[in-house]
Amino acid sequence: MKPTTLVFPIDEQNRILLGRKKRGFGADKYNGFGGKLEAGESFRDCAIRELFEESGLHGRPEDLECVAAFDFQFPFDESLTHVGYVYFLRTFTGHVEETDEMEPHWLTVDEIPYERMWDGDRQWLPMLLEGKKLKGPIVFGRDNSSVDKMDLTTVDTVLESEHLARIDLYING
Ligand SMILES: Nc1nc2c([nH]c(=O)n2[C@H]2C[C@H](O)[C@@H](COP(=O)(O)OP(=O)(O)OP(=O)(O)O)O2)c(=O)[nH]1
Repeated sequence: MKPTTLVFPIDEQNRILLGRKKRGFGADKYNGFGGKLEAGESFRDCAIRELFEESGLHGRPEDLECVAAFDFQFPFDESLTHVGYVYFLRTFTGHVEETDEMEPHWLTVDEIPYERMWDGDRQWLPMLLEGKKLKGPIVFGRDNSSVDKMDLTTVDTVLESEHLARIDLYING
């Protein structure tokens, strides 16, 4: 799969915007806003475009805080394997609206519905919300949904260009 971005908007009251995904991969799970990188697009441009398409919020690429680079590995369906960059965004404009793809909800940290999210998120999202930055592989099991193995490392800065060679491969075939 092409690389993806995932944006979690956070408002002044420290609430996080999650969307219940209405269709596609991970349908019915709550997640941040994101999608696949288009040819020639930077990660930040992709993140901002997908955020707007799925939530109605406008952001600026330079306001994104890159907090994680995950290698989502699906050994039982390699076509799903991809790199995912995760961003927090605390500065944005516009109004949140439901879209064809997402039903958005502002939630306090205590309200995050981990039981309705991707399996690994209950481990890494709290760490990111505490201010840690992470990178590493998240390996999914036979059902392409539960996590078999995770090997996450705390880093000072997430290098957004780290996977460029693989990205080139994904985009150019
Ligand atoms: N939060 C979270 N997201 C995950 C995990 N694994 C995983 O593939 N994802 C996300 C990354 C992507 O946002 C999403 C898959 O890509 P996508 O949003 O482009 O899928 P889609 O089929 O709806 O594609 P599109 O039509 O919107 O382009 O799933 C995970 O463990 N946690």
